[in-house]
Amino acid sequence: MIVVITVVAFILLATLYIGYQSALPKPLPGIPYNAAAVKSLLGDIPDMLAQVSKTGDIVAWLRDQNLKSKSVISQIFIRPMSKPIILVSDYEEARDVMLNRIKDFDRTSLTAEMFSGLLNRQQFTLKTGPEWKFHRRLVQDTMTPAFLSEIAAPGIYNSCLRVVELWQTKEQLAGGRPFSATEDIFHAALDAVLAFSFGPKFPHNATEPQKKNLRGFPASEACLDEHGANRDLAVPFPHAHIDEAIESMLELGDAMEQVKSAPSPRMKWWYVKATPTFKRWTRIKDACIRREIEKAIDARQINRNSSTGQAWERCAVDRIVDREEKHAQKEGRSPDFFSAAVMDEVFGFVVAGHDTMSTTMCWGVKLLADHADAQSRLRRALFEAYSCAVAEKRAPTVEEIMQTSIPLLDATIEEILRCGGTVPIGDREATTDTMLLGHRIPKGTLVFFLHNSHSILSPALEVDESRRSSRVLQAKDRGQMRSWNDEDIHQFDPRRWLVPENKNEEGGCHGSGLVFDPQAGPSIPFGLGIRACFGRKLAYVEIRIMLAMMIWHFELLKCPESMSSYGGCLAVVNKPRDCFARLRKVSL
Ligand code: HEM
Repeated sequence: MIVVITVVAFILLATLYIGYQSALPKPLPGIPYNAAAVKSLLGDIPDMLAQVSKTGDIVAWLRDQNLKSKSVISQIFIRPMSKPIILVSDYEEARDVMLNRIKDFDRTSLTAEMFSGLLNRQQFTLKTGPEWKFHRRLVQDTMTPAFLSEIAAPGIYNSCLRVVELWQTKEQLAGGRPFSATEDIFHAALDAVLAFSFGPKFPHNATEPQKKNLRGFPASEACLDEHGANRDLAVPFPHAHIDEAIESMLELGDAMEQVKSAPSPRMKWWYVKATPTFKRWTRIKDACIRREIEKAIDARQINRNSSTGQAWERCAVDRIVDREEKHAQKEGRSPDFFSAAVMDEVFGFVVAGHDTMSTTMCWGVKLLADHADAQSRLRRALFEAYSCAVAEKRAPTVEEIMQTSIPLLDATIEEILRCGGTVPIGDREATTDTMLLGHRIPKGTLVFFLHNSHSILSPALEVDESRRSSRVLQAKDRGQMRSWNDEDIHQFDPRRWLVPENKNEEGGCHGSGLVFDPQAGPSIPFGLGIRACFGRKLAYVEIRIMLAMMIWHFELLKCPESMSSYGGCLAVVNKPRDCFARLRKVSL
């Protein structure tokens, strides 16, 4: 009997031991890692959580891993019993993989899992293939230059006018005190993307209720006290409720917060989706999108029956409906205007367009407030370029903003995108056993390219050149590798994007001596290659209009140190933890 018990206990212990050993993190040979991590089932999780609980900044922790190992490539273990995640902080390799190695690397299944409860069938979460191509074709007409300048830009401009009016009131009421700018910028970006998606007749917007809400706000509550002692205290402006149709879209987007740190995002979504609140917001959001699609179907029908021959599309949904009908005709099937593909692509515009844009603008407000020289130079360039508007003491029109070349405006946009780091990670998954920087990468391994790290925002880490891909080496031989000066790579300086006119003869503003060069140095704000950001052109239109209008109307003054940290918080995008504005009206 004792022998049997001993044997059973031994087998049990051995099984446990083997199970434990096989569950420990398994590093890929030759790629640096944290030695302590491979001795624990939790891998790097305790170390990551310890730092994130202190700084709240997971992106900084990721960046530190390559710095610690002094290597452009390292591996981390933050998903128990899974393959390691590879971190790469090198612009040239990231560029090569994203642009050229589309057969070896694709969008990750982790991204699909993270977004599965929100955008299950949207291009962002699909693997490259026939379904993804179908989605791209469905929305392809929404990013044409004509659509962007004639339809999208005026809607965005109107949203900017509203937030300018809101801030004019807040500037008066605040009397020189700072106030939180995050929500106003989020609302403005949301209104802009709603106008783009649903057109000028969409009945709701998020900024108008905030404007109305300030009517009863007593100036005495906000202004400086007798001795100016409250000069640095943020004014607690009230928040107004927004219509539940748009609130539903915000609330659903916020559900990502609950999922982002879950060990199994799919399981977490299963739970979140079962909650009555989530179900209610989904019902409201779906009903809203359906209504807008129905309006587009009606408008298309009316146009078909009329003989004016004029373009009838007023928004992205109109264009998607039109495209779906054309596809259906070509494929000999009935159109399905309410398919999961259409519904998710429309909602995807709102989610992708609103969070990324507002976060970028928040970084922009902070960076310009902290760099008064760069801000003044930009304002001077705007005044010079829109001299008629100055003479007539009015704001530039949307046409003036869209049609006037201002190299420094382009440069400032690019520098905000570089320094802000709205999307700090480029995700890819190896679709086959392959090599990266001379290391074997098995199929299914996740690779995170750190966009706001070495070679883009801090000096490049040394790399054994013989390990680089042949394409990168050829580019080096041809003198085509890009780099910033190590001395000032970490500084916010839009002028780094300006080059002498004769260096780049195409485009640019002749006569100024300097032109904007989008290839001046490394930066990957929108990703690259076939899976790069679909909304990139829209984003440039929107940032251009928002930035020009903001700098035209307001001086962004420096806020107190306690409100000026550059820590980020990563959910769908990397938002600044603090974004405050202290405004002074610009007089023309
Ligand atoms: C400043 C604003 C924006 C930034 C920084 C940004 C950044 C990005 C990045 C980094 C990616 C991943 C690219 C890659 O993996 O190579 C992406 C994908 C995407 N973005 Fe944006 N984005 C912005 C605005 C927008 C807007 C306004 C829209 C649409 C309304 C949009 C729609 C998308 C879509 C649909 C994808 C997925 C593309 C695919 O996987 O095929 N984005 N974006």
